[in-house]
Amino acid sequence: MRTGIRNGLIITMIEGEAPYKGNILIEDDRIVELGVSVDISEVDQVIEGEGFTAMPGFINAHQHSPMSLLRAFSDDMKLMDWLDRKMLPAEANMTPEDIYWGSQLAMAEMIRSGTTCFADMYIQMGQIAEAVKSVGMRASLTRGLVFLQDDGGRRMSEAIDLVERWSGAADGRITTMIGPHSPYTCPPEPLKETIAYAESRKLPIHIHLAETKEEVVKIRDKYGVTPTEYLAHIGMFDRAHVLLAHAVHLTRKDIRLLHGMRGGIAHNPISNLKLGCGIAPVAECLRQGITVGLGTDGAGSATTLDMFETVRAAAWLQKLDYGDPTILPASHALGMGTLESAKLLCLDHEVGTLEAGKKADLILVDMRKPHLQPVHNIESLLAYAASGSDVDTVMVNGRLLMQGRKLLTINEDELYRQVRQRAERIVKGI
Ligand SMILES: N[C@@H](CCSC[C@H]1O[C@@H](n2cnc3c(=O)[nH]cnc32)[C@H](O)[C@@H]1O)C(=O)O
Ligand SMILES: [Zn+2]
Repeated sequence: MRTGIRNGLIITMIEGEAPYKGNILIEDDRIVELGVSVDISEVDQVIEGEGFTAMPGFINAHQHSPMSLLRAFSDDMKLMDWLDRKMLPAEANMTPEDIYWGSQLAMAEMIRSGTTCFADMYIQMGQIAEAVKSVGMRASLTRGLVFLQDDGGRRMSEAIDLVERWSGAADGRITTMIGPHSPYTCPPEPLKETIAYAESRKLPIHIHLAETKEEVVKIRDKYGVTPTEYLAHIGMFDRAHVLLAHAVHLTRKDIRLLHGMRGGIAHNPISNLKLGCGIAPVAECLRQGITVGLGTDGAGSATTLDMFETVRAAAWLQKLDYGDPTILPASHALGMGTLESAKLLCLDHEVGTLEAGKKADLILVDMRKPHLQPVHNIESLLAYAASGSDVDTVMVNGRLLMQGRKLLTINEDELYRQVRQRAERIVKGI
């Protein structure tokens, strides 16, 4: 199957490459060629790009997709309270089918706002994998591991099961990671086991880190170190590629410890803002050469999953924090939501830029909108003016998932019917 995108404004997100008007030739799941005079006369389908901007799809580097069922269920609470009193009891009521439909709800929202790939940490991951398989997105899936009580190894064996069954599945769209949940839910012994397993299977680790001040105090009281030192002393950064979600509360020394790590930080500015967690030292981490990508966190905390909002919030927060508008320019903030996130998921050789040979994961943004005209600077418009609802077309692995804002792989009527009845049951009595 050959697809041509004709005469779009192309922003490849390759460092140093200026936007230009041109064609994109896609064959099966890959971009074959793109440029000003690429021949697309012999393709099976032509997508008109005039009036649209083609860019790599966003990569949401930290998600708990089924938490979309808990959107707006319990807001304006402190994180630990919110988790213990609301989220965990609600999650205990979720059936495998709830997880399937909840993650499909998240995927509908992600596709509608231009996200093509996400990193997900949750439970019942086989259900999420099935949903990813049928919807057509790309995802890196992780069974979140909380080791607060002895469960006879159940959680770890579920994590291993996910890796064995689903790594490389769905035409290679599904990859997996190992997910010790956080320093405050993972004591040293089980944490070491997860690292050893990740190392033996060459799997990346996905973990929450230093999200709140309470966490910093908890870890200091228990182990006499910072959360980052706790992970570093256990050897995590020497032995695995690590995706650190949040990393809000880092000392200078913590940042030095992260210098040179494989992986990096998934910054979740909207979730941090809404939960009042603090402002992550993104600019300082970037100065130290640490990779920083972007995520939303689950809709239970972030409320929405729109990566355009996330890009904007990331840029604004650093500018405000440093009192300096030159910090984190538009192009870099956009790069964090695409290529930098791809690096965190170990997928940068396949996605994150529009490049010949890479997977065809791309979006078309409709520029025929008052807030997106005139086009003095496309990166500024995308970072500071566009929103998810401006996305017209979404392609993953060469397959169209949305065109003309119609979802092609999700039945939305059925989805909302399922979501309504399931959400009501899950939160009853909590
Ligand atoms: N509770 C499960 C582990 C699930 S992993 C993913 C967990 O992360 C939780 N979570 C969601 N958002 C956040 C956050 O911002 N910080 C910490 N945990 C979160 C979410 O509620 C979910 O329980 C078990 O015991 O096996
Ligand atoms: Zn999270």
